[in-house]
Amino acid sequence: MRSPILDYLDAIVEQTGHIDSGAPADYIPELAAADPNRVAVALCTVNGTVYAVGDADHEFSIQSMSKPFAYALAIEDHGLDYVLERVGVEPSGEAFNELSLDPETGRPRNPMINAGAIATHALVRRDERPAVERILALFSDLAQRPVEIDEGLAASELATGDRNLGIAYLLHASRRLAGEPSASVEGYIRQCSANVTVRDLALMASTLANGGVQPNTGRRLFSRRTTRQVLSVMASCGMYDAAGDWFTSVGIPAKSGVAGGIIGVLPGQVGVAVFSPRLDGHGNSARGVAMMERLSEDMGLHLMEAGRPARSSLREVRKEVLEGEPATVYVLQGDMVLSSIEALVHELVGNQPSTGLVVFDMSRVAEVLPVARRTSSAMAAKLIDAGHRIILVDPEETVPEFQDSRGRAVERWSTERLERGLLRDPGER
Ligand SMILES: NC(=O)CC[C@H](N)C(=O)O
Repeated sequence: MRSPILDYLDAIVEQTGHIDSGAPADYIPELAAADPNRVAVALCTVNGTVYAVGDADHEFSIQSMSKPFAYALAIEDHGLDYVLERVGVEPSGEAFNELSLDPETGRPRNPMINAGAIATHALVRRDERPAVERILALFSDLAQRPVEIDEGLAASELATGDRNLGIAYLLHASRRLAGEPSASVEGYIRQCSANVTVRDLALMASTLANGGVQPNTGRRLFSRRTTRQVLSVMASCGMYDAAGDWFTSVGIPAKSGVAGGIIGVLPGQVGVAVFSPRLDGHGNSARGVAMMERLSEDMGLHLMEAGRPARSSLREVRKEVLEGEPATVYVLQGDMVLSSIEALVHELVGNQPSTGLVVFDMSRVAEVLPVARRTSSAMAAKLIDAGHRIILVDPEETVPEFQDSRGRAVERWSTERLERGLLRDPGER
């Protein structure tokens, strides 16, 4: 049975299909050749389950989405104070490739713009191997597969990398670069040329959502403090001169890359990644921003939304006999947010109820977000198609007009009818 979370992600792709403004980046010749119609979305919960749709296995270069991870590595190498003395954390309000340093401190303003990212790259410790090798090894640990550099792309960017060289020489002249300018730029550009998929990126983002621990391998890759620092800087500086617009509308720490990817992180819940090569005037994926806005709205991702208690939504699963018919009763509780609906459908998809009759007892549910409603009506359709009879017990009317995604009405019982049913057949439980 296909998960309704995937159907939901498909719908996001479909609903944003009309957005064809902008163009792939062309200052890097190889990027200009990208197929502008490719599109993909993925999310990965802090439990490590990845959901990906569209061109989910298409590889593209990570570009600036590498910056938060290189920053994390530099902090792990030297400690936060050392790095803060060399790279600031103030939003620049300027384009990502602006040739400028903070006039007061002489530092690059933040690690998400190129000046700060080149300085950060040069800070990453090289053991016996170049810094970029350590960064690639980190990407591979995050994505759980060997991540490699697109050498053709790196060569293409190096050949046209005058602006980044200019930035590196400016840093060098102000004694703000820990390495030699051309080598630092070469390393930085190779870091940006690592090839990833949205699936990889969702896993990478989910490690940040999970406080620095890769959710599937259980390996701690960054300390909690480092992770918090990285996410804070992504929140204020990750979308360059569109950071304010982004944070008010989408409301989660994020980072975009000029190949068309965007990652977003909801701490404690989920990492998301989208891909579409056409960029807006800020250098962020135009359709990617629209997809993220929808995801944020539907899933209630915005961090400034009043907090919801994070507890498991599936209180228990019981086998009962109701009105003479064997039934599986799912007792739900709390708010149905993304993480809770995911836990429920994960259970239903992986462990399909063995009885024809399936009851969802929602008497302890307080609120149902749009994503949960959508996903559950899609889930209901799948269960009905598979021959189940579904009953909703929803005394608070958290979903007043619930039907499955094909428009079929779902039967409702009162709490009394459910309780009567439970009392009548105690011996058969
Ligand atoms: N915004 C980006 O993704 C920029 C990365 C690119 N490699 C550059 O330095 O120009």
